[in-house]
Amino acid sequence: MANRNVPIPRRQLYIGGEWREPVKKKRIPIINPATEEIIGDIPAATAEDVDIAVEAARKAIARDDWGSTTGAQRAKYLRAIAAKVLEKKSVLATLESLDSGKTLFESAADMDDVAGCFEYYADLAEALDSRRKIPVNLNSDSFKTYVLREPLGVVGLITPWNYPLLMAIWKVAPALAAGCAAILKPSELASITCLELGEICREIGLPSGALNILTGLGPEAGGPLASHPHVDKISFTGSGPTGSKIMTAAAQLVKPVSLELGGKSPIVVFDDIDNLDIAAEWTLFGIFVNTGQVCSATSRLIVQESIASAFLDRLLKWTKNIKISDPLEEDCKLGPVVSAGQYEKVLKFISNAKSEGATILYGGERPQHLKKGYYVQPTIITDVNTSMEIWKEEVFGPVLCVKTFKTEEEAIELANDTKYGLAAAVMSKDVKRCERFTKAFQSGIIWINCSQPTFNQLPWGGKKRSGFGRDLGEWGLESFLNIKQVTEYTSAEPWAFYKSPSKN
Ligand SMILES: NC(=O)c1ccc[n+]([C@@H]2O[C@H](COP(=O)([O-])OP(=O)(O)OC[C@H]3O[C@@H](n4cnc5c(N)ncnc54)[C@H](O)[C@@H]3O)[C@@H](O)[C@H]2O)c1
Ligand SMILES: C[N+](C)(C)CCCC=O
Ligand code: NA
Repeated sequence: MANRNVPIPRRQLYIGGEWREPVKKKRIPIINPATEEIIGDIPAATAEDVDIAVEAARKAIARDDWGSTTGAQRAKYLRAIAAKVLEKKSVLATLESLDSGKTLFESAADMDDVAGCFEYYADLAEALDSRRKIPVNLNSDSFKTYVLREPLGVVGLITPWNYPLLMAIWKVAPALAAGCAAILKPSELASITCLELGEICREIGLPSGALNILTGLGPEAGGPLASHPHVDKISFTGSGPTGSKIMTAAAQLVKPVSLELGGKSPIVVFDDIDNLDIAAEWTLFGIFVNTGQVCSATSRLIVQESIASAFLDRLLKWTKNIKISDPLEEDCKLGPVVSAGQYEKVLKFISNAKSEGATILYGGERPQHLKKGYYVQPTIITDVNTSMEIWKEEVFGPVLCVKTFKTEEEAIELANDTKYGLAAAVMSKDVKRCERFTKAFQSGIIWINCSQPTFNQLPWGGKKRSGFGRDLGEWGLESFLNIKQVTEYTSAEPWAFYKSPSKN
C-alpha cells in the first residue's frame, strides 16, 4: 500500500501569482471516497473572487512579461511545469487517488499524461511563432494583407472530477501556449491536484495572473465566471445540464463556449474477431477503467448474436478477475466512485434497470469485502431494450449494458440509437467493415479494435448532445486563438469612389 499519510496541503485560491483567502472565507471539505473520511478542505470562491481573478488575468495580458511573450518564451514555462509535475509525480498521484478514488496506477499514468500534454503544447507554442503572421497574396498592387493568430484573451476553464488534473490540463496547456490568461475552476469534488498546480506555477515563476485557480461550488464560482463580461471564452468539460446552463449564461454576452459533455458510447463486437480474450479485455477496459467514470466509456456493448454467449462467458471470467480495493493498494484495478452522490446515482440506475425488466448478469451491488467507501461492483446488464433508461442515459459508473444484433445494418442502428455522439468502437478483422462503421458512427472519436487509447496529437470532442469544439491536438490550440485579418492599402493613388471636392 502506498503512503496514505501524504499530508493534504491547506491551500487558498491561487490569484495573481499568490495564495489568497476567499473574500467570504468559506471552505469545502475534501472527502476520500475510499474511506468516506474528511481529509482536508479547499477554499470556496464566490463572485467577488471571480472579479479579482479576472482583473489579475486582464493585467497579465496587459503586461509585457506575459502579454508580449513569444510562443518560444511561453514554451519554456510549459516545459518547466511539465518537469515539476514529473518531479512531484508520486505525491501528486497519491493526492489524486485520495481525492478522487482513482487507482494509484491510473493516477500515476495521469501525471505522465499531464506532463506530456504540457510538453506537447510547448512544441505547438514554439511552432506558433512562425504561424503568428501569415501573408495572404491577393495578386494586387493596391493591397497588402495578412492574417494574425492572437491569444483570445481571458479564458474561463471549468472542469470535472473524473480526471481532475488531466481534464484541467487539456485546457490549461493550450490556453497558456496560445498566450491567453486563464482562470481554472476545477470540480469541488476533486480539486487538490489543481491547487497543487498553482504551487508549481509559483515555483517555476509563471508570470502572475497568467493562470489563476479558483476552487469552489459550480453555481457560486463557475456561474459568475461563465457570465463575467470580461471573460472572452468559456471552455467547459462536464455534464450536459451544466453545459446548457453555461451556454445560456454565455449566450447573453455572445461569449464563445466549447462544451465537452457526456456520452453513452457503443462498442460493436463482430463474430469474425480472432481472439475472444483480446476483444473481451478491450470491452472491459472501455467501461471499467477509472471505475467507468469516463465521458468516452463504451458503456453499450452491441455483440453479434452468433458469439454473444461465448463472448459474455469470457467477459464474465475477466470481470471476476478484477481486483476491487482501496485505490492505494497494489494491483487495485477498480476503486470507489467519487462521492456519496455518485454512489447513490449508480445504484439507482442499476435498480431502475432491474425494475424495468433487465437482468443483472454480474455485480450490481457493493462488494461484500468492503464495508466502507463508495464501492460498486463491476456490473454487466443483459436483457436490455432500447426504451430502457440503462440503454439511454449516461451512468458514469462501472455499468455495462448489452444488446445483441444479427446484421451490420442492425448494429449501426443500435450504435447510433443515442442522443450522444462522443465516441464509438468497432471490433472486427474486416477492414472494409471497419471503414463502413467509421463513416456511419455519429461521433467525434472512433476506436477500431480497441477502446479509450488517447493521444495529445488527436482532436477530442463530440457531436449531438456530447457537445462541440475540440480539446487536444492543434484544434485545442486554435480554440484559444483569435484570427485577425489585416488589410493595408499600399497604392499612392486616391481611392476615387467619391467625386473629389478639389475638382469642383
Ligand atoms: N466530454 C468530455 O471530454 C468529458 C470529460 C470528462 C467528463 N465529462 C462529463 O462530465 C460529467 C461528470 O462531471 P461532473 O459531475 O463534474 O459534471 P458537472 O457538470 O456537475 O460539473 C463540471 C464542472 O462544472 C461546474 N459547475 C456546476 N454547475 C455549474 C454552473 N451552474 N455554472 C458553472 N459551472 C458549474 C462544477 O463545479 C464542475 O467544475 C459527465 O457527464 C461526463 O460525461 C465529459
Ligand atoms: C480517454 N481518457 C484518457 C481516459 C480520458 C477521457 C476523458 C474523459 O473523461
Ligand atoms: Na474528494
